[in-house]
Amino acid sequence: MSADPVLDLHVQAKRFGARLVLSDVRLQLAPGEIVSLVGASGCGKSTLLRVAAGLDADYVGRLTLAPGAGPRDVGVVFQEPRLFPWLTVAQNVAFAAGAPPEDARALALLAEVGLAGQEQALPKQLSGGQAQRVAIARALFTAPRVLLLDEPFSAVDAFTRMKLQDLLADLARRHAVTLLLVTHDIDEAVLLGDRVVVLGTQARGVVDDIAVAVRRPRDRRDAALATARSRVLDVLREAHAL
Ligand SMILES: Nc1ncnc2c1ncn2[C@@H]1O[C@H](COP(=O)(O)OP(=O)(O)OP(=O)(O)O)[C@@H](O)[C@H]1O
Repeated sequence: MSADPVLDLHVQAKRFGARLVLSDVRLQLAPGEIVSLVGASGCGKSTLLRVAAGLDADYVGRLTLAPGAGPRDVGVVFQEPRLFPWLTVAQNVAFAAGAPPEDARALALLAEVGLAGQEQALPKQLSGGQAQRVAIARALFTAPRVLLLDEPFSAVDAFTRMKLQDLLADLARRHAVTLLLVTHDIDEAVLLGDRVVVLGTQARGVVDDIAVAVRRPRDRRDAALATARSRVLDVLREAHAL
């Protein structure tokens, strides 16, 4: 890695009770890169993301952020938007950071995620895709250096998903934020990732780290993406004997 990583995680061991879930996993995120994390269900992707987010400190290993970075430099987006139902959209974006909902940055972020005019709406008035846009705006509000996303688009329909993927790639570039994206969707992993890290089952650690050297903005129909996709599928097949 040429530049110092913004996030450097080494999990020597992560257990739930007697069960070893992660063993000797090293994950380094370079400034501005997008890393997709894939692997069979239950192999420990969400666990690894929670550890990287500082949400689970019960492990043996080390989490290092770039010099000067603190917890506010790491944002998290989960599969479900986790909005406060009694707060407006703008309040949801600004609240956790202790800012007023009329904060110019909150309004600008909402416009950026395509929700201008919805600032005063309540979460129940939003579609699933719109709610996830709010969650992304909220995560970006503190201007984090790293954004960790755990299956952020798995609950929305295919068309919305594509729009959200494009939005995320765009936001990552404009905000120069580093992304770690946990996903089950190999097309998504390859479309968005500069690298696709494949996590093995039974605490076997990272079984492959595949570079996706395709220029951005990317076109879903690009043959080079299809080649990268085949490569990831081969690795998954071999790793999990699919
Ligand atoms: N809080 C917990 N207590 C006990 N076991 C847990 C806990 N959280 C996760 N596990 C177990 O740890 C293993 C890894 O779970 P994790 O959710 O990290 O996998 P995953 O790869 O994200 O799975 P999926 O792709 O299905 O979301 C699983 O066997 C799971 O049952």
